[in-house]
Amino acid sequence: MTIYFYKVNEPYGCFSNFSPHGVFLQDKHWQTVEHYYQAQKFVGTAEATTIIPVIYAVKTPEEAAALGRDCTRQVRPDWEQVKIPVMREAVLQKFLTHKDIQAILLSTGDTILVENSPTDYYWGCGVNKTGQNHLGKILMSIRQQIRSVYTAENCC
Ligand SMILES: Nc1nc(O)c(N)c(N[C@@H]2O[C@H](COP(=O)(O)O)[C@@H](O)[C@H]2O)n1
Repeated sequence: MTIYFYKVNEPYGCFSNFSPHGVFLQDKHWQTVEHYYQAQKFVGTAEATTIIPVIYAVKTPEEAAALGRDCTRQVRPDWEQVKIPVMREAVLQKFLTHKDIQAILLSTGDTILVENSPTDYYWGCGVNKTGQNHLGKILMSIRQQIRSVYTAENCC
């Protein structure tokens, strides 16, 4: 079985990085995982001190994503190497912080999770479902990680 998620206001919308679940990372409370993820693209760059506070403060994850995807700005040179660990850390923090959605994630058992983005073939599956689905893979790995902690705590 597979669970497809994408829009925040549809079933399993809490799995989207655009869902309104804040995360505390790097001494700051970020409104959404998307705000944090987009801001990390510019850490250490010449524009960091101007663009990161703007991304941090915008009201919606859509605005944060638009700023982070603006190709007139250069992202950090190691972005391709670090973007998966950056995303994983933020998504893990989200599901450790918000127990209600942690329960939803655990309730999916071993079901395959897929970000059903029609345009994103990296984080999602893309319109023809052939994408790499890295967000779904991260969610499944975090689900396993949280489950292992509970199993260890209840053991013996
Ligand atoms: N809701 C939503 N709208 C989109 O347009 C999307 N591409 C996604 N997917 C998320 O977008 C983020 C990736 O952004 P970059 O392309 O790396 O800038 C990531 O959070 C995907 O899960 N979601």
